[in-house]
Amino acid sequence: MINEAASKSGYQMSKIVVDNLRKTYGDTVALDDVSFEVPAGEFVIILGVSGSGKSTLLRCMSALTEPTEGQVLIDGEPMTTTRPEVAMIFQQHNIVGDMSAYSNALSGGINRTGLLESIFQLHDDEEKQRALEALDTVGLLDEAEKKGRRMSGGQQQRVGIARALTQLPEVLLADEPVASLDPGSAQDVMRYMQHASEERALTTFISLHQVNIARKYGQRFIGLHDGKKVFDGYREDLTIDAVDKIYGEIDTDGMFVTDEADTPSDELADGASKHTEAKP
Ligand SMILES: Nc1ncnc2c1ncn2[C@@H]1O[C@H](COP(=O)(O)OP(=O)(O)OP(=O)(O)O)[C@@H](O)[C@H]1O
Repeated sequence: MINEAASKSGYQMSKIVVDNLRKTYGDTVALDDVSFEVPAGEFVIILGVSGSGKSTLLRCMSALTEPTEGQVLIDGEPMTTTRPEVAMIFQQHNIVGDMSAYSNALSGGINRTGLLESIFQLHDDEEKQRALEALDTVGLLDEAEKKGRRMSGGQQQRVGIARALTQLPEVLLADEPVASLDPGSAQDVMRYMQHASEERALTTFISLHQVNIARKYGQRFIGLHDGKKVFDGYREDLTIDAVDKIYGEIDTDGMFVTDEADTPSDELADGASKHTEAKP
């Protein structure tokens, strides 16, 4: 369904191949021979406890970290250097508090247009339009002039997403984007990530440790344990046994209950429904 919607959107889509990826730091094996293929447009959640290798995987996929062995192919091309079509979002979004949401979003164009143009604010109309559209995608067009520091944590993360979208990515990688947010804001952010992914035909990878939220929003799930891929499947495959395999000794009972994850915050309920009406 996502692929069908995506193909209508006119955006490019990217297929990902992770091929025997291994990353070591001294004696520590952060990634141990991880392989998978993801078709263009899929919304993938990477699950695992702290230290299981989630960040390392995403960093290798974005070429921020060089693998010890193996490779990542995006549309058949090895990811040996960072590329504008692959955008990364971090837990600490680092948006500039003294700049407006719009200026922060606009700064994402740096990865397409270059540093000097961005410093001297030589943004062309097309780029400005892209920043506004990106804010619209994350439901913040009405807040475009608001300073970053006056926004909530969830809104700031959505500005971070808008900034990534302004670089017109085909692949969106997000490393624990909701880890520091309260449950309501975390769901807002996930909902807008899902919306952005569908609207813009993005192949999306999000690392999370909250299984509840993952189950609610994810389409496909890759589970890591001690750097090894121990699960790769879709929502119906993500059983209690599968979750136990990913999380090992950790008590996952509470993490599997989905009720809590069904209650988005009021802000999302309002914002997202308005948004959906505007962009069917
Ligand atoms: N730059 C580094 N130098 C040395 N060891 C590292 C480095 N980056 C990661 N590691 C180690 O690699 C392993 C995997 O770390 P990674 O950050 O990828 O896990 P993670 O699942 O993302 O954890 P978290 O959820 O805490 O971010 C860990 O043992 C970690 O200590």
